[in-house]
Amino acid sequence: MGRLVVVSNRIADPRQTAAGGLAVALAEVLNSTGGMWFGWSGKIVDATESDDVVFKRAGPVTLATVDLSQVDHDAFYLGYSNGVLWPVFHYRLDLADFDAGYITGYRRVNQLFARKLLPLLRPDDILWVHDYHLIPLAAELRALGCRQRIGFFLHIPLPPPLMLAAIPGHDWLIRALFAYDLVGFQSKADLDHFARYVETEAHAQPVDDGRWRAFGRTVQAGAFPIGIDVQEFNELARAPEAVEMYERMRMEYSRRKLLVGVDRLDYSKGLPQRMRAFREFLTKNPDLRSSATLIQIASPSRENVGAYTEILHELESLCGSINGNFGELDWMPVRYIHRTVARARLPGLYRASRVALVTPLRDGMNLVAKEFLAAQNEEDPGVLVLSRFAGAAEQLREALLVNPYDTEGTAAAILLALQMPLEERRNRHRALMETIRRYDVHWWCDGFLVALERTMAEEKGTSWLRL
Ligand SMILES: O=P(O)(O)OC[C@H]1O[C@H](O[C@H]2O[C@H](CO)[C@@H](O)[C@H](O)[C@H]2O)[C@H](O)[C@@H](O)[C@@H]1O
Ligand SMILES: O=c1ccn([C@@H]2O[C@H](COP(=O)(O)OP(=O)(O)O)[C@@H](O)[C@H]2O)c(=O)[nH]1
Repeated sequence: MGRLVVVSNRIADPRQTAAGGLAVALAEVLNSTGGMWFGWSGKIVDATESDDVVFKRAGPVTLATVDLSQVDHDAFYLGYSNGVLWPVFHYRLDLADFDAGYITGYRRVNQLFARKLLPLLRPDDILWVHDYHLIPLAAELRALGCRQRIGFFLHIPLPPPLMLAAIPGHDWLIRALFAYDLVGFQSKADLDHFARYVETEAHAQPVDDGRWRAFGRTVQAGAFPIGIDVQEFNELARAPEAVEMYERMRMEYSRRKLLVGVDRLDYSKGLPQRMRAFREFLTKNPDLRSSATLIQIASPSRENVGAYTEILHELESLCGSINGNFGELDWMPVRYIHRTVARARLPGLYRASRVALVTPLRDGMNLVAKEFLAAQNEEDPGVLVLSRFAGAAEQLREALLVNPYDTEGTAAAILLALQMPLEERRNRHRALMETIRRYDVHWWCDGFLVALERTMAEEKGTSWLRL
């Protein structure tokens, strides 16, 4: 196989830890395969400054980055990616801002990426493009003559056809997917939505298992649920930073059971709904009140997008009122931390917790759910309360699955989790560990790349689609 070239908006030094599941997973993949990682530098510069690619060596990986101008960043990242695609793909049509100017910036940045990346490519490179920021990238590369095989993986959910159809230009977006050789989704539900969309809206013909023909191109589509590197995470859990965190938490909460939530502060993560469910649990179970504390880490995210400021205020107000109404002089029910916690410390926090609350309203996968399981002591494991609307729920059937919109139901699951007998906790944890070990990040990466290689062999000589 040729060199692997990964392209994503957000990139990170693979030798360091990053917040956000995509950067964490790709760092793990590239650390084992080597290759090049191309993306945005994270810098916003004056439009007149040079837009040269900057290279940096990070172990076996070459990081190649470009800066963005303020105008491009605002329209591409804040505007179209996070003001249109993110809300709609997470089923939040009410939060979408369909400003017509955004799509121009989105397209401009995809064209810039294509222009800067093409000269860096070798003939036998394999390109793997990630996420909703870069849907049209393959089409832009093809327009410039790129013939390498290109795969695309969507880290967020794909909504049902009628919801997708609310996006002005939705047909353009889906057409752009046909410039890839392989398109991967997180779950069977997402894949099913793709199949229904292309059949009904694009009149695509199913060629055979998983292949679709439309716009003069055949594309392979499949579900490849992303996993974690369980071994790497175990090592992280044994390292001094995590051990120190674990011991501090055990000491501080020796008389109490800990519940933990770790999320980017995003409306898709269902944080206000989670707080309401916890408040309901406290109301319904006065005798258990001071025996449990919820630590909620809410890592700051996309603070320049309006909907994110609103969710911050709502969450702060809920945490304040829960503590005000239920707190005692020597006990506060919620510890809310609006900061990113270094990933190296998280295993210690997970291990010290009896329950993890992973209750998004919609989520592509949710790696925190898998990390929590991997960090547990298998002799005395904690319990995962998991939203049925997280991609992870398709795989993690032995978790306590909840509907996060159902406040009473989620509160009842919190009680069940806190009181679950040791035997049942062990049985559930054992089964869940089998799943996350089998379907780990290497299974995800190998499965996708093998499928990508196969499709290309059948597709030589096809005419390339233009947007
Ligand atoms: O880059 P940001 O705007 O700061 O956001 C961070 C990342 O959030 C999203 O992560 C998704 O990917 C995870 C791994 O596959 C998945 O578990 C999770 O459910 C998704 O929400 C986003 O898709 C990334 O592009 C962002 O970098
Ligand atoms: O304060 C934080 C919050 C999150 N994370 C990491 O960020 C990733 C979040 O990924 P997930 O798939 O759960 O959600 P996303 O943020 O990508 O939507 C996980 O690896 C977390 O360990 C972290 O290191 N520190």
